[in-house]
Amino acid sequence: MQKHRQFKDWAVQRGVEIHDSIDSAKLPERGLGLTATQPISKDTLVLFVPEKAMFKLDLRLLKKYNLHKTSPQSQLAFSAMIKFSAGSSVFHLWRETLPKLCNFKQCMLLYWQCQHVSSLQPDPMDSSEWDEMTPPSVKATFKRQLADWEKDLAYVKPALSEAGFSEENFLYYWIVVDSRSFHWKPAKPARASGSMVLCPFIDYLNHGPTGTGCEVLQTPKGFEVVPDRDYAAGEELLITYGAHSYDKLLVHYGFVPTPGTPDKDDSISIDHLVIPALPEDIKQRLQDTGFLGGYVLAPAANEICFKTQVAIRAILLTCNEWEYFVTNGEDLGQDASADVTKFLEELFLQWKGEIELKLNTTKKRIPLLEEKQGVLLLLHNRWLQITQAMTSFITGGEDI
Ligand SMILES: C[S@@+](CC[C@H](N)C(=O)[O-])C[C@H]1O[C@@H](n2cnc3c(N)ncnc32)[C@H](O)[C@@H]1O
Repeated sequence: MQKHRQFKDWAVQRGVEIHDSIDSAKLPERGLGLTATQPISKDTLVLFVPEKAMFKLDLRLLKKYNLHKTSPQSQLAFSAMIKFSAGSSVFHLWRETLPKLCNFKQCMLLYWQCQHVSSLQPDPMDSSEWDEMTPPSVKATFKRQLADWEKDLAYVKPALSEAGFSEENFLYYWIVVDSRSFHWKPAKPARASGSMVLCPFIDYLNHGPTGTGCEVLQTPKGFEVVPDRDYAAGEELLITYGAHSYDKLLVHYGFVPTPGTPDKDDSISIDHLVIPALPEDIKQRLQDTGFLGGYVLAPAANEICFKTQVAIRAILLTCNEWEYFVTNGEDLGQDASADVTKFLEELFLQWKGEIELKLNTTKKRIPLLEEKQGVLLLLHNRWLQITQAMTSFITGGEDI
C-alpha cells in the first residue's frame, strides 16, 4: 500500500481534505475502496475534493490535435492519456493507483469485443460464441457503449498516430473515464456548462444501490463526501454511481452485484421475448402510441413494467378495453392481470429452459477460457440473476 500512501500525500498537497477516519483499502472482489478506520458519525465531512484538484480536459491540447469537437468522454480520455503518460508527469502517483489494463481485461466486455483495436491479440472466441454467452439485455447496453467507442475511436485515430499512442492506450483511458469520472458544473460563470472530470481519492469509492451510500455533494468549491449514516470501524463507505441496472454496471463498470441480492435499481429487459410474440397489427398500434419496446421485469419488486402490461393487454383485450387501460391504468371490466401474468409465464418458462442449457455449457467452458474467465463469470452471474428473477415471477416469489 506504499503507493497509496504516497498518492494520499500528493492528493493532500493538491488541496484534497481527507478525514482521519477514512483510508483506502484493498477489498475482496472489488479492487480498492474507502473504509472507516474508526467509527464515523452520520453527516461528518469525510472527504473534500476542491475544483483545483480535479483533472479536466485540456482544451489547448485538444485544439492542437483537432479534437475539440469529439465527445466529452473522448476529450477527457485523450487529455488524460497524454498528461498521465508523460515520463515526468505530475500525475504519475495518481496513475499508479488506477487499475491496470490487465484488470480491465478481467472485467470489461468492451476490451474483448472491440475488434478495431489493432494492437490487441486476435480473440480466439468468435463473435457467435460471445453472442451466445451474452444475455440480450446486456447486449443492448453493450451495443450502445460499443457504438460510442467506435465513433470516438474513428475521430481520434489520426491524432493517436500523430501523438505516438496506440488504440489500446486510448481504450485504456476511455475505460478509466467511463468507469471513474464525475460530472462537475462550475459555479461561475452562472451559465457555465458542466464537464466530465477525474477526481483524485474520491475515485476510490465503490458503488452501492441508490439510497444506500454516502452523499456526494457538489458545492461551489468542490465535491464533499458525507456519510449517510453512522459507520463502524472497518466498514466500507459506498456512494451510488446512479440508479443503474445490473446490465449497465456490468458493461460500464465491469461488475455485477452477487446473484441472489436484487435491488430496486435493477431491471431486466424482456423486449426480445415480448416483441416477437406481438402480432404485426398490434406492433403497429403500440408503435403509433409510443408503447413498442422498453419492456422490463423489475426483480426486487417482482413486477413487470406498465409498458409490458399495456403490450400484453393489446393482445388479450378489445381495442376499447385496451384504450381504457392505457388511459386509466386499470381494467374496464374484470382485472386482466392474471391473464397477463399467465401469458408471460409461458414465454419465461420457455426461455428459462434455453438459459439453463446454456448455463450448463458455459459452466464447463469458463475454466478453459483463461484470461476471459472474469468477464464470462460476470455474464454467467447475470444469467443466473435473470433466471432467478423469472423463477420468482413465475412462482410469485415463493422459490426465492
Ligand atoms: C470509481 S472506481 C472505484 C475504485 C476501484 N474499486 C479501484 O480499485 O480503483 C469504479 C470501479 O470499482 C469497481 N466497483 C465499484 N463498485 C463495486 C461493487 N459494488 N462491487 C464490485 N466492484 C465495484 C468496479 O471495477 C468499477 O469499475
